[in-house]
Amino acid sequence: MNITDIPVEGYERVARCIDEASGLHALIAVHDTTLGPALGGMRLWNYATEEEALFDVTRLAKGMTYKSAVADTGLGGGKCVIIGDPDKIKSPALFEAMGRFIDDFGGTYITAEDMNISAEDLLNVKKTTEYVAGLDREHGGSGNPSPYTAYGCVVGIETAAAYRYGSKDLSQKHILIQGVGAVGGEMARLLKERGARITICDIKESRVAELCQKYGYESVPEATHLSVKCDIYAPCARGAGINDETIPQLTCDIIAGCANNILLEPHHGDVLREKGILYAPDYVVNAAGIINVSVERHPGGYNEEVAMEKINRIDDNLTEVFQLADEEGIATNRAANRLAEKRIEAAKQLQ
Ligand SMILES: NC(=O)c1ccc[n+]([C@@H]2O[C@H](COP(=O)([O-])OP(=O)(O)OC[C@H]3O[C@@H](n4cnc5c(N)ncnc54)[C@H](O)[C@@H]3O)[C@@H](O)[C@H]2O)c1
Repeated sequence: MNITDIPVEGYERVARCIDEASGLHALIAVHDTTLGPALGGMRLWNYATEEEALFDVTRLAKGMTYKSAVADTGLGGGKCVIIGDPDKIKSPALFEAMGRFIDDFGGTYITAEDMNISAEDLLNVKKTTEYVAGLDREHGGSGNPSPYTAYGCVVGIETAAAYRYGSKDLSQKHILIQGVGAVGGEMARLLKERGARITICDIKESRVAELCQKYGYESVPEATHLSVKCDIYAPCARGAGINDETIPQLTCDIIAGCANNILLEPHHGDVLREKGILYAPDYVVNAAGIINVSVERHPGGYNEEVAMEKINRIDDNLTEVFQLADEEGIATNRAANRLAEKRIEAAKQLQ
């Protein structure tokens, strides 16, 4: 196994691992550990080049620093990527080698699940390093994060409603949800419970039909979903949905959903602000998954009550972001970044 450091400005450590015996070619990026060890998922992707993988792992690691800082998880930001075809390269030996690579970081990086990585894969990683989080409950972990993410997003939607309308009451609100998978589907259920009128869309028509029949939602084809007049729009499918093409079509007062990287580019936050649409920054609203995992590190291990109490604080964090945006006259996505930077800077001063 050959581990070599790659100097990247602004990052504490970035390294490459090549292990010929298992076929592992991976990168780990630790962006910042001021607030705690860097926790971020392991992604397996068929990157065309190592350069592309390096771009992704550094971008994602930095994103985790900001997300954890605003969510107050006591963690820093990091990420790792394995380069290869998800259908071909997986083996216990590959994940054991990955565990040894993670161990080389001596606990400054803790891994978890991300794209194309299962809880079973992580069990193989766990054979060679203790720095693994997010395992199943039966293996002492915090388990599936999706229901927690969904609940945290609902907390965020209520916070945004309170800020925009003066009340958290969603019973007179029409909420349009794009993507009703693990998180969006559970959000729809929780929002309906709160009395909201729900319209859903998804590229999986069978999923839409099943949920509409079970819960009485309205539905709209994905291609025309933005034509639906709504109060709150919740993008819960993929990123980059808010862009030059879609912004002129928006009829909502609020955008708040679980999808990562909802804005195609940061300046789209400025455009939303100019249009008077309140954008609840994605990484503030969808942080319950990382908050839930972070509780594994508490004395005595994972405790759901502690996790729920911390997830409910998404309300305070988001309110702080909205207030900062208004005070400084900036977009909410920029205010979220500023809040994260302020918290990291304050911790650095204390150290
Ligand atoms: N699962 C979590 O805990 C978590 C945490 C943070 C962020 N997120 C983000 O939230 C989003 C959803 O995650 P998930 O776990 O529910 O994924 P999922 O795969 O279970 O659900 C996504 C759903 O979106 C649908 N979809 C895909 N493209 C679409 C499109 N263009 N229009 C409408 N529907 C479309 C899919 O058919 C699927 O039903 C992702 O962006 C993910 O990165 C998830």
